[in-house]
Amino acid sequence: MDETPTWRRGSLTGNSELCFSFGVIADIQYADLEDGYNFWGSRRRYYRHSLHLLQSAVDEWNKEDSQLEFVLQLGDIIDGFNAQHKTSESALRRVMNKFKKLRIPIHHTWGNHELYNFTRDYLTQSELNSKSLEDQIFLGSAASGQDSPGATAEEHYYAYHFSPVPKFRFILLDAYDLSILGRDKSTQKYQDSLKLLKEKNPNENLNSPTGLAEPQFVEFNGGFSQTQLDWFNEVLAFSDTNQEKVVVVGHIPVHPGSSESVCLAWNYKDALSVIHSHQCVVCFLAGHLHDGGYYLDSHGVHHLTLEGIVETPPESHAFGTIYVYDDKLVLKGRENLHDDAYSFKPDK
Ligand SMILES: Nc1ncnc2c1ncn2[C@@H]1O[C@H](COP(=O)(O)OP(=O)(O)O)[C@@H](O)[C@H]1O
Repeated sequence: MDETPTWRRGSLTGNSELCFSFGVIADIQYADLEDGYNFWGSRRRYYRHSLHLLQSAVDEWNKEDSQLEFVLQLGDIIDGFNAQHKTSESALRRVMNKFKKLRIPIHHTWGNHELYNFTRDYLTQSELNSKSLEDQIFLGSAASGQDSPGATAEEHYYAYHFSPVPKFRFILLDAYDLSILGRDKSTQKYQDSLKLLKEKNPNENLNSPTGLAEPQFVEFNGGFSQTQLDWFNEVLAFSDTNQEKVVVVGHIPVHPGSSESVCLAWNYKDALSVIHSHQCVVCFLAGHLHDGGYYLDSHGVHHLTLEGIVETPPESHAFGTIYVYDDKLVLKGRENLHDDAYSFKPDK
């Protein structure tokens, strides 16, 4: 584990200039169902009420003094139970109708629950594919965000980057690029993912981490292909050259300090080593772990895992607005998501 740097978190106020702001929300997991519980029965899940929490988040974002540039939806937008009840499409429509009241771009990340409900082909054609908001800059050969020429849509990964203002870039990663969820069994990626998962997890139930040396190797997590990591590396090299600050976004956390070990991406170490081989990354934003988490690593990267809406009681809330300054990110959280400030390491 990294040592925590001494300069840590910044102040909520300061003299630096506000560049822009954006909204963040994670794990809405809407379903038109009575409340339930997580796997351990320890946390209540408010499936129906999550739509009301989204509605109030949208209302509050619309009331903000400074106009938001966009919202990041960090994945698990509807719950997997919708698939069993054959309500996946209607649930998605309800959630998207709430988002439409924002009239600003929404960037969607895909989590395990997207893949319980829909195939990757379906997602690629759906409103949950926000890749059309991608920046059209030329990065070089491996940087098209696609796998090898001729690969089917089923084999592609869903990742892109955009720059809302000069000198800041956001990169959305596909944390289920390697996964047995949502991929057709006939694809090479499914076969490779199943092989890797079974090598690391000998349990009959592949969702069970019992006895694992690397507990993240469960079916409800996923990982990054080498092709995606190469693309990621190339975008970060571009950002280094252009002296940009980069926020990386993915459904699954990639640092053990910001997550329980059972909720990390399979090959989180590979993603971290790409991040740490560049200067530009200031923050990694994730969802997935509904309790949330935070860690500042020794390279000055703030790993922020957001609390999940589905486990947020009706009288509370857990969305946020992040204000981006020259020298820090300031989170204005609501209720369960607390205000905080994340300074950029001086040499970033
Ligand atoms: N420790 C565990 N052992 C076995 N299965 C588990 C365990 N934890 C979760 N699961 C199963 O994995 C799936 C995903 O878990 P869940 O907690 O619902 O994830 P999420 O937080 O993404 O909703 C569920 O089907 C759940 O029953």
